[in-house]
Amino acid sequence: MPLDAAAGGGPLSADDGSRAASADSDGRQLPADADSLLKLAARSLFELFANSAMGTFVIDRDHRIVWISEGYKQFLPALGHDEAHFVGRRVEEVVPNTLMAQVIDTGQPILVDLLTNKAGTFVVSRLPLRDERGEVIGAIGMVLLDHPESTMQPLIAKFGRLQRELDAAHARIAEHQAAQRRPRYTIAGFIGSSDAALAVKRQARRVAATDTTVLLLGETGTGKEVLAQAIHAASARAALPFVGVNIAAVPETLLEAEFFGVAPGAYTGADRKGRDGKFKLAHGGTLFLDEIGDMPLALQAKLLRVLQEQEVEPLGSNRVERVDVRVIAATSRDLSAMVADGRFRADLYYRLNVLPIRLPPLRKRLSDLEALAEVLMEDIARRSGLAARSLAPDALDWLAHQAWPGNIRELRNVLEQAALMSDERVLHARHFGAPAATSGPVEGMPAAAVPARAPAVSVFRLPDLPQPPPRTLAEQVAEVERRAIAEALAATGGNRAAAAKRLGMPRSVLYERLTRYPELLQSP
Ligand SMILES: Nc1ncnc2c1ncn2[C@@H]1O[C@H](COP(=O)(O)OP(=O)(O)OP(=O)(O)O)[C@@H](O)[C@H]1O
Repeated sequence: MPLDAAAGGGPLSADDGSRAASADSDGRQLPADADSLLKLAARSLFELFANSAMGTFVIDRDHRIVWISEGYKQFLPALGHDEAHFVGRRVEEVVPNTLMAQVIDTGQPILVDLLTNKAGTFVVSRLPLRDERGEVIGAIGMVLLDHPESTMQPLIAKFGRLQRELDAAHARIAEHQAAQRRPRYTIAGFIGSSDAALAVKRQARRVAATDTTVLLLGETGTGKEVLAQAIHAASARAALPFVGVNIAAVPETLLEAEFFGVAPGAYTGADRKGRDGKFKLAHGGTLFLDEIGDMPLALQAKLLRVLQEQEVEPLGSNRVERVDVRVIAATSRDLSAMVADGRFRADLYYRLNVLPIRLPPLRKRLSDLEALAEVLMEDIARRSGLAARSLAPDALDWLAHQAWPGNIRELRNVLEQAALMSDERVLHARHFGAPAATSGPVEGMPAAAVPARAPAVSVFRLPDLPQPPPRTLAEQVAEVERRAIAEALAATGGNRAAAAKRLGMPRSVLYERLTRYPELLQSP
């Protein structure tokens, strides 16, 4: 029995006889036989533990079990071993879920812990054993209580309740994430019966029946994401995830990890456990790559490889993972012009452009405006809790004469703002800021009329509060900049990527400027 090991280390150890003659902190002389007393104390403590614990065992520094107490033998049948096949084995091979190896490796005791394995649940204690130089030479494990569910009922009940709460929270998060990956739109739900809208729906039905990459082209706010979801919902992949990434909204340095994931241990901090990329999350389903024209060239090459091989390699890993994903890409940019001046890879463009669908701007399908406004008003009422509103003919006529650079997103913003600012059930042109007299009824509205004016109502207009006159040059420049950004945001219906493009500035610079002018992001 390795009692010497237990007595040899830690605070109970006595290293040499010199202690016998030393004084304690109060100056009292210790008895001459202090050393042997300490050794005896260590031995007694060990025996006390060994006898009063339900079972005790000792392992050496290689994790091998070198001794078990009489009491410990009662657990061997439940662990599925007899003594001859237990002693001498590495502890992790014969005691499931034990942390004894951790005690050896860290040198830190685990004073009280709950251990559950096939033999039951136990309250256990684990202590390192050290030699006279302080080196860990083994560890002692003690079973203090078995069946703690009867002896420690309140604690176990609380532990069980917390565990159940945690499981329920995990289930809710998983359900929420799954719900986010279910498409919200169908092709029938894509509003519009104009020739242009019907042509889009016909093409969408046709591509939904295939498994090929689709490219959606159209100005900002024309419904590219709506259509991507609808195509997914009509495809054979409908029951599997729909995952979207807005490339313009992810900082360039994070895009690769966002797409391909991060292997466990590749980074320290939040990502040390690893993270699945969007390709993996979309496995079996559809990945929607919005603003594909904003993808950096280096990543375009990697994306092309994934599309060709259907394999991804997470960052920091040297293993590839197979993925089965249908890609729908979208852009408001002129990709062929980008290819021509070297900003977009030609090979990726041809790969994406197999089945292009061009979404018409709102001004090219004005006959859909009434139906769109009706659906959007219903949705606004449902989400805001406000009463449902309808539009008077003069309001529709006024809306039909606006420029709509931000398309349906901008239409939605304008309707929402008018609904918020008025209590009336029927909204008239004046609720949108139109002058008192407006043009005639909406019937006969020219389908392809190109309106000249931008709507007067916009969520992104400059705040009405009077501004003090700018004084220094810097203040005047800031004022001009603020106004230009506000106008770009209004014109793009709040789409920051499109606004940055319009202003000819990188997205990151626009984001930084918006931190200087936060009022531009607030509804008036
Ligand atoms: N046909 C439609 N029916 C109903 N709502 C629509 C339709 N098209 C667009 N919308 C609404 O307009 C808004 C913008 O649509 P969406 O995000 O799909 O546009 P987008 O073309 O992807 O824009 P961006 O290029 O700026 O990302 C959304 O609120 C969406 O619900």
